[in-house]
Amino acid sequence: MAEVRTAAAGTPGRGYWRLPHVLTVAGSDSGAGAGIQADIKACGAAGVYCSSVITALTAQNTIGVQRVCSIDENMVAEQLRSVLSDMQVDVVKTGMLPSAGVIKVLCQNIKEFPVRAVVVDPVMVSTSGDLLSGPTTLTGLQQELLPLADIVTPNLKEASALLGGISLNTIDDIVLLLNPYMNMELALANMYTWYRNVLVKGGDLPNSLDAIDIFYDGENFHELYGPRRMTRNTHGTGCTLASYIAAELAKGFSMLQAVQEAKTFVDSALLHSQDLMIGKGPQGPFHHLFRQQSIPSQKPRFDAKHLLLYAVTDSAMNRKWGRSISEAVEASIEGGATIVQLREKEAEAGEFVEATMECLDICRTSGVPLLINDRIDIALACDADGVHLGQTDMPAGLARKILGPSKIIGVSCKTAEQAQKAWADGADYIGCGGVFPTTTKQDNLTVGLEGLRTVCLASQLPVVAIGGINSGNVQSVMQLGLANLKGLLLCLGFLTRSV
Ligand SMILES: Cc1ncc(COP(=O)(O)OP(=O)(O)O)c(N)n1
Ligand SMILES: Cc1ncsc1CCOP(=O)(O)O
Ligand SMILES: [Mg+2]
Repeated sequence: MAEVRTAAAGTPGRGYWRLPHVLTVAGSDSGAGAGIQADIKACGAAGVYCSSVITALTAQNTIGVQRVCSIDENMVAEQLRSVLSDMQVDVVKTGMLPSAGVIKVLCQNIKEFPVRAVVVDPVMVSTSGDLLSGPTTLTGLQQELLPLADIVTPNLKEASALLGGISLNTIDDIVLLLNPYMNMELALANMYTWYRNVLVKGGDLPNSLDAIDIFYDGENFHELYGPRRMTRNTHGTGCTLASYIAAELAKGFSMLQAVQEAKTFVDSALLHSQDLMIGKGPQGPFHHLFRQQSIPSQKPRFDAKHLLLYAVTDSAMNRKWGRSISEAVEASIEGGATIVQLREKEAEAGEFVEATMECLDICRTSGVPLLINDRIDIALACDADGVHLGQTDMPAGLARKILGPSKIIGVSCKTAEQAQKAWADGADYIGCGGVFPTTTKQDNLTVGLEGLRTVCLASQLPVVAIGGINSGNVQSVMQLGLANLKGLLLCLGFLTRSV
């Protein structure tokens, strides 16, 4: 049903084919969770072509809407004509319509270029609570666009605004308001509003454990139940639901089937995106194209919890204690190390390889990652878990090319610029220090607690604090309260003598 093949004039043996086509008329969301961007992704996920007429630009992220800029109605009209006059649109879906003028030109175009269905998502307020259209648009919606709509998909606030401000708190409130037989007076007052199908999204219903939507098809009520997903990533669910309905209608499904498919799709997308982390704000986007996820597109994430107690080998210390590198590593893991770095400045390659192989055996048994200081060649040859690189070592971007996506790369940083570059180069963590003066590394510039704070704030990468850390000053490091400061580095000599 999703594709239509027709004979191609003049090309024997071949057929042109077309995809069902939804045109979305909506605002752009720079964060791409909602608006035009969500509509295109939702239609793509449904296997439907989606063209777009942009009615407004929003500067928007997971924190909220920072700015809205409406597109001039003549430009909207021009875009509508370009698409509708040429591209065989099956269904028009509308989202943010910022002015009465835009609604007018939209209605003119829908009348001039009829389509199979019109889906109206009456976007008035963003999920973050920001106003996306002015009061004059309400009249335009009610009197001009809704009479052309095959389905309207308001949330509770929008349904209430369309109904003159009546508050909707329970399913019974909604049923009563939608049913013309139960409330003749209101039905008459809202004759423009409840013209055909209405889907009231009950996501905001107070005291509801489920995500219940009420679908009224002009005759019957359908209560559509779905589990309430406990996730911050709900930005764009309204746009997505309406677009998916439009896509299913474009394929030829009935209105009830389209609504049910759309609800199932949104629920699955939320489930797959429960722990997705994009942005720092309270409302994140979800992953529309989760069904394509089997393609290995991501580098496995380094788990920052490994940085908690970071042990580094020190040859002078080993000589003093009369032990081998692997004995020191074994003792450090017994002492609680969660990651180990072999920092062997004096070892020849052969000796370094041998020590690495022995240490890898020990570390793998304990599930502790083993990194190599400076020497990408040794890490690669021995299949160690990664490397730690300084500012004068090979740049992290190049090391990533050599080591591939799955190896851990740490970079030493003393400044905000270095921290930002480490992130851009694809590093997994930052080592920042010396926080305090150290005797382990000669002529090492001390950055202090302030330097550590600067580096942490400049990057989203996890940071391990390094240099001169001991039981007397560890408290002052912890007290900084920096969210991405994930661990402390100690030289093996200290770790094996209980700190
Ligand atoms: C975790 C961690 N952080 C910083 C360093 C220092 O690395 P670098 O600046 O390359 O100095 P050397 O260790 O090579 O002398 C580190 N090794 N580990
Ligand atoms: C590699 C390195 N670079 C700066 S300090 C240090 C080693 C850890 O320092 P400390 O022995 O003072 O904990
Ligand atoms: Mg180095």
